[in-house]
Amino acid sequence: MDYLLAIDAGNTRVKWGLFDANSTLLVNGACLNAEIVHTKLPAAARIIISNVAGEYIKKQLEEILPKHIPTHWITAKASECAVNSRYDQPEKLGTDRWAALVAAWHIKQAPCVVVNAGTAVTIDALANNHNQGEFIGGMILPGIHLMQKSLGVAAAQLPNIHKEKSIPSVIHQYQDIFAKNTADAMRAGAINAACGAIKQMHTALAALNSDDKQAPYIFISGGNAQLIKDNLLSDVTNLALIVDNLVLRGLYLIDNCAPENLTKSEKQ
Ligand SMILES: Nc1ncnc2c1ncn2[C@@H]1O[C@H](COP(=O)(O)OP(=O)(O)O)[C@@H](O)[C@H]1O
Ligand SMILES: CC(C)(COP(=O)(O)O)[C@@H](O)C(=O)NCCC(=O)O
Repeated sequence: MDYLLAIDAGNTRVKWGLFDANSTLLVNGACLNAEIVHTKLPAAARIIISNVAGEYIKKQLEEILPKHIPTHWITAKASECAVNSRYDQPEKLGTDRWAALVAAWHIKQAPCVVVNAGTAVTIDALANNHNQGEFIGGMILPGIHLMQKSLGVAAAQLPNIHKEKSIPSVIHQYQDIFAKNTADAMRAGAINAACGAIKQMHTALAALNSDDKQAPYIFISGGNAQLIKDNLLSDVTNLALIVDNLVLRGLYLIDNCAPENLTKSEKQ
């Protein structure tokens, strides 16, 4: 079977998905980065990987992946799959951001804000330039967990958030902006910093497209996608969509649209 294994190695978790030739995601999963060496990934004819978690995770993935299967470690490009990048150095863009942008463009082929809410929150703007997606730039914020954790480390009277495992207990919930205790105030600050930045980006992108009848969409993915969507204010909620596995879907498209672009070193 012509199955593709797509792997999205982030700074907290490794996510994977197995696609068939019709772009159907047959099975998917995730584990904390520390658990990857003990994880069995599904068999496939080809593998495509976005890794923003560094050399150590790369080595661990190389250890568990079969050596004889063609494996493509992607880099972000100036142009790929009908999306063009205006980043100063396109290859320096995180591969997860690039794959998410490619996937987001192919959902509506219209201007959109692309949010990846994980270890970091990235908020990227895609414009329409002659029916091609154009990545015009974006923002990197600490993620919802990291914002709270850094406060605990730097401020004597604020509590420390210790274990990554303790966080997911509340991942879908409206957080009152008028918080009335320290923990809630830290949470409200982190969530609203991310939501506020998304609204700022949305307003700025909409202003660039002020002639369009359709306001830009907001596509949200990543471990904290639901938390962010639950806390966006009502004026943008009807434009915001959670798209599960946006990075994996982008990897599928990158594998499909330009296999001839593979260089020898990328194939390994
Ligand atoms: N089951 C989970 N395990 C770990 N983190 C989770 C889980 N569910 C939600 N999260 C939240 O999602 C974040 C990780 O999201 P993810 O998109 O995997 O990030 P990354 O791509 O940076 O690895 C964590 O910082 C945490 O706040
Ligand atoms: C911004 C990121 C740290 C996000 O990583 P994540 O939260 O998905 O683990 C990653 O995309 C990255 O390392 N980017 C490289 C720098 C850049 O995009 O400009």
